[in-house]
Amino acid sequence: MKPLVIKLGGAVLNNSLALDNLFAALQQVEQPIVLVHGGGVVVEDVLAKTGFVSEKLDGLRITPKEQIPYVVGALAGTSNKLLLAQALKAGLSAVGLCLSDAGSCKVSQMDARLGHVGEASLGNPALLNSLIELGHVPVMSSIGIGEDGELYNVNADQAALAVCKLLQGQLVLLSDVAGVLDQDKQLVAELNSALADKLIADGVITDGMTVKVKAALEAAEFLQTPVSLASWKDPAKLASLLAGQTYKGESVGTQVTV
Ligand SMILES: Nc1ncnc2c1ncn2[C@@H]1O[C@H](COP(=O)(O)OP(=O)(O)O)[C@@H](O)[C@H]1O
Ligand SMILES: CC(=O)N[C@@H](CCC(=O)OP(=O)(O)O)C(=O)O
Repeated sequence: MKPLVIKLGGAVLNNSLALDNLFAALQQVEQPIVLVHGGGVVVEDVLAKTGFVSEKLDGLRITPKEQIPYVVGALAGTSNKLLLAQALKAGLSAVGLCLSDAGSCKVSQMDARLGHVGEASLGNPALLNSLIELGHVPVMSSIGIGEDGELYNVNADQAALAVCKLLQGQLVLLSDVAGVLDQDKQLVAELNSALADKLIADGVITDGMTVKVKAALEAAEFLQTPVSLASWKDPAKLASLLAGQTYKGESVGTQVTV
């Protein structure tokens, strides 16, 4: 059975009720599950409290080397262990990892202008497959380690794309928003690359959503299966989505196809 790779992002990490609902829904999923998470809100908080000013370029956080200890602490530490705690509490046999454990993903510097931002590519799926086989649920932060031995901050949507390709899985990207919204703030039920290009060119899709949509399009093309972009906020819709069902006759979130 194809693993279901679920990417969790946005303020969900600060919302224990939403996490309770999410893990209750996950208990009903019959496929093996791999969680890949962000924690941008936790990073923002830590950097602000430490007195750093943090900026993004095209939706990616510029990560100077001196900020890496705080970013790693926020993502591979606090966010990862917070999710692990919720998963264990819900009865899942969860295992906390980063992208680089046992060489699962390869990570290298993306662009010198972004500092320690990494690009993830496919590595060795053996550890993840073994964990899945044994009934464990890998919970992976988007921190990676390069061949140079340096720590890198990978955008979590791009991290989930790499993990999903590695496992030939199915991808669901969960965020604060219901999906991709059009110029009238209405949900776009189906998004293909032509419509995505138009909405990006028109400035309707911006910032982190541009990164998310591009990751979803690449996954849909590679895996030859639609990718869902949806919210973690509505428990009933989330349960339907994760069960592969419609909600009141309508698909949940945005379905991204090639
Ligand atoms: N067309 C759009 N539809 C929905 N959200 C959009 C759109 N364009 C920009 N956004 C912004 O993108 C955000 C989601 O991206 P991001 O913050 O990176 O999510 P996450 O942290 O869950 O990965 C939304 O909260 C919204 O502010
Ligand atoms: C390079 C880059 O942008 N890294 C992201 C990683 C976390 C993330 O993607 O978190 P969300 O999914 O919650 O937004 C960051 O530092 O915010």
